[in-house]
Amino acid sequence: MTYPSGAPKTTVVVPTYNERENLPKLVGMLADLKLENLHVLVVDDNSPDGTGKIADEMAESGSTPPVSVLHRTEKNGLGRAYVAGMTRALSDGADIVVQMDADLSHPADVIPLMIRTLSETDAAVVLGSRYVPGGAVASDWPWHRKALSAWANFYVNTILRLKVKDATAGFKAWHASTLRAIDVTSVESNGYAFQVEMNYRTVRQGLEIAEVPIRFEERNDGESKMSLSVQLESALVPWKLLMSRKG
Ligand SMILES: Nc1nc2c(ncn2[C@@H]2O[C@H](COP(=O)(O)OP(=O)(O)O[C@H]3O[C@H](CO)[C@@H](O)[C@H](O)[C@@H]3O)[C@@H](O)[C@H]2O)c(=O)[nH]1
Repeated sequence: MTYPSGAPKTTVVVPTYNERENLPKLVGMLADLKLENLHVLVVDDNSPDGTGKIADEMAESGSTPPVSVLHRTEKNGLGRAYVAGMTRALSDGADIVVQMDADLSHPADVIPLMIRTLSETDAAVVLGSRYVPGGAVASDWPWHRKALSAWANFYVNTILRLKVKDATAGFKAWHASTLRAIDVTSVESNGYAFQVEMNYRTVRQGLEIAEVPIRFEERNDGESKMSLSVQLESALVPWKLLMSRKG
C-alpha cells in the first residue's frame, strides 16, 4: 500500500498501568528509530504510580516523537485501553497503528520491518511472533507463563483454526483500513482474549496475518497484570467467537 502524502502516519498505542520506570525508556527507544511521521499515544488508566503524569510531562515537552495521552478514570483492562486508543488513533488520521506493551518486552527496533512488511505484502496486519523461525522468548520468562502461552496457542488454534503461530501476541502493526474493516470499536475482550478476538475478526474478513520473528523479553520493572479472570476469559472467548460465527 502506498500513501499519497509520503511516510505513513504511524501511531504507536501504548496501554499503561503502573509503568513509570518503563514508559520513558520505551519512548526513548521509539525516538531512536528516527521514523518519519511517528506518534505515540499512551492510554493510561489512572495509574497509582503516576505513569499518567509522566506521560503528560513527555507530551508537554514537545519531544520527538510527539506523545499524546488518553486518560481513563480507572483500571479497565488492556483490551478496553487498546480499543479506546485505536479508536482515537483512527480519528486522528493514522495510516498505521502499532500496538505494543509499555514494559519493554516487545523490541521497538522491529517496528520498521513491520511497517515495511505491511507496505510490501498483502498483509492486513503484521505481528511480532515468538513462535516462527528466528523468534524466541527470553529464558527468564517464568516457566508457568511459557506453559500458559504454549497451551493458549494450541487451544485457540484448535478451536478457531487461525493458522497463526503466535495467536496471543500483543505486538502488532495494523493498517488503519484493517481496524475499520474489523470494526475495532466493537471488540469486547480483554487480555489474551483481546489479541485472539482481533486475529479472529481479521481472518473472518478474509484478510491476511503476517508474522515476523521477535525475541520477547521478560520485564525488569513493574508487574504483569495477568490475572485469573483474564485467563478465564481467555478460555471462554474462543468458544464464544466460534458460536457467534455467522455463515
Ligand atoms: N491502560 C491499561 N493498561 C494495561 C492494563 N492492563 C495491562 N496494561 C498494560 O498493557 C501492557 C501489557 O500488560 P501486562 O500485564 O504486562 O501483559 P503480560 O502479562 O506481559 O502479557 C502480554 O503478553 C501476552 C502474550 O504473552 C499478551 O497476550 C498480552 O496481551 C500482553 O501483551 C502493559 O503496558 C501494561 O501496563 C489496564 O487495565 N489498563
